[in-house]
Amino acid sequence: MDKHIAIQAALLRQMLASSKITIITSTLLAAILAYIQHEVIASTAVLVWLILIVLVAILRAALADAYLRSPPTEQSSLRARLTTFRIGVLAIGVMWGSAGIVMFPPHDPPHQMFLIFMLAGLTAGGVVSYSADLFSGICFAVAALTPAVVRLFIAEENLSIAMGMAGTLYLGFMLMSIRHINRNIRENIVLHLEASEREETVRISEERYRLLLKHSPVGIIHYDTNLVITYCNDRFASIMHNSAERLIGLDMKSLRDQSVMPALKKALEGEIGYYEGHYTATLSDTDGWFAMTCATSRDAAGQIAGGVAILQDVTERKHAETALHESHQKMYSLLNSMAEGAYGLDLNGNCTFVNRSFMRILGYEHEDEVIGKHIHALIHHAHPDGSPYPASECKMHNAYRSREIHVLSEVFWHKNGSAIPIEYWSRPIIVDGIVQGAIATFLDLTERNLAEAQIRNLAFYDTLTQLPNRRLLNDRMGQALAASKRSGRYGALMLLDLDNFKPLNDTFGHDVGDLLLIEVARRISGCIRETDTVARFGGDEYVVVLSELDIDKVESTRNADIVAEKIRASLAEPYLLTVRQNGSAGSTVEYHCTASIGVVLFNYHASREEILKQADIAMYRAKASGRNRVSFDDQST
Ligand SMILES: Nc1nc2c(ncn2[C@@H]2O[C@H](COP(=O)(O)OP(=O)(O)OP(=O)(O)O)[C@@H](O)[C@H]2O)c(=O)[nH]1
Repeated sequence: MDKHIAIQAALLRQMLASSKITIITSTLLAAILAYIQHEVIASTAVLVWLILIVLVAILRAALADAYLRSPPTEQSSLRARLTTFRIGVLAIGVMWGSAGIVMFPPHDPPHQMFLIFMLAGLTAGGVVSYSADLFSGICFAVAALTPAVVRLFIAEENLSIAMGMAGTLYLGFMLMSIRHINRNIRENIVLHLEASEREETVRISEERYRLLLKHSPVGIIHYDTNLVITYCNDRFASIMHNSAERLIGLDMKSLRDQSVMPALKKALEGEIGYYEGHYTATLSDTDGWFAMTCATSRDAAGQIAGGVAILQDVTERKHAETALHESHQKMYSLLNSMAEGAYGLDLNGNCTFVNRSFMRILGYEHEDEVIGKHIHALIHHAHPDGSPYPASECKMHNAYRSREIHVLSEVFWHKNGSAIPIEYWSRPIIVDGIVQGAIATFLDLTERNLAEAQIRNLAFYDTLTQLPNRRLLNDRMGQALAASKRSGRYGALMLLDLDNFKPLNDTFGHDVGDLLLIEVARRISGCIRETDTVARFGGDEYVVVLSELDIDKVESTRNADIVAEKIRASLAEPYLLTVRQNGSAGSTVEYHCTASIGVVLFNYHASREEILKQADIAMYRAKASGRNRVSFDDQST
């Protein structure tokens, strides 16, 4: 309802509230007037007048009753009611006005005066009752008084004219009074409405705050300057496992746990107080972690009247934080105790964390050198051969787009620029179904590769001379036979056995013998092509395989002979060997040693066993012929 309508409604309500008394009084006055005037006025006229007055009074009373029972809420119905009311007022005014004519006894001043007195009194009462509505007030006063005043003027008697003039003045005064009273009533109503509005606003606001406090998820208390609780909401009571009734009035100076006291007092000094920590309640067995903020509460004069404390039970959060911290610590320990390097990357490929093995393997000292950096550009930017390795092609960099990556043979680049062979795995990090990045782990394969190489070496190479051993020789012979089959060229196999090697061992020991065996290997290797093979067959025996000699057997024999002679001559050169005894500085001894060489030519028709057997026979023939010789297999020549 807008303000204007509210004022109208209030005015109407006010007039109708007093209408019962007005109607009764007016009816009683009408009866008295009728009784007095019937002595000088025809009874029928008096009776008719009185009946009409009573009828109008009944109608008005019924209307007032209906209004008060169901006050209108809409503007249109309010206006209709006001109009009806005004008609009622006008009707009663007219009825009383008619008395000025019907009940007016000519030439009877006492009854005239009585009539005027009644009408004046009635008009004064009407002014009080109807001034709330200017229109009703004026209508009633004018309608009730005017006919009598006019009748007085036309009576043509001095007293009547004087009374007419007095009546006119009285009417004028009444009209001014109506206007004045109306203004006052309106102002009062406006003030009253405004006060009601303010009260309603305050009430709504208070209700809102009351609900907020009641249903607040945080505990709230108000305390006075003596640290006595004056208010607490339900949540506070529930946090403290207590009732508001028991808590209100509690003197907090007597609290068992005084840890919150500094924060509470701070608010009484006009500052904000904070407390976060463990707390044990006094009136219950509440025990937990709390966060509290205290603020100053002031009275209307701005003086400190107490404090307001807002309390949150953070026990669960604290436990969760502790659990999270412990879990982080465990994860941190686990990460850092892993032999594998590990790191995380975000969706942009930037590093989010690294573990200690990452730093150790790739030569970094501080995490800051890596975290936040584009990890692919930092450690994975090139292939083992040094050619660029774009991030767009990197499976690991794109791990968050796939499920899990496992790559066996790539390299990561050490801080010093060297390539580290690695085997790596990477998996996407998925939180609530959304990929957040990836986590990668990798193994440094340097040592494993080295160990594998050593195992390979042990399996196929002689540990003393680093020449291929019998197993690898077998393989090389197979290759030579295959090559011979392809090309039709002959190959040759030489079996060398050192002459008089044993005395060297016997005289100077095996270490010196080893030196000679190593030197023999070096000299033989120096006499052959890279494509040829020299192997240590065992003890002081060596085998040389020459492949792809010639398609002509004679020419091949000649070539093999040249090489064999070259080797024989080379091995016959004196050996200068360092002899150390009992950790001494060592002396150099010169030793002469030769080799007997058996040579066999072969093509793809021969088997490996046969070739070796024939070479052995040829070698023994060379020994038998006096050593330091080259002897060809009979069928070869
Ligand atoms: N220092 C050293 N000696 C070895 C090694 N393997 C075998 N020998 C020795 O090499 C010698 C080979 O024996 P022989 O071929 O009979 O001795 P040799 O004096 O050369 O005799 P001839 O061949 O008949 O001239 C033995 O004394 C073995 O102990 C080795 O790895 N290191």
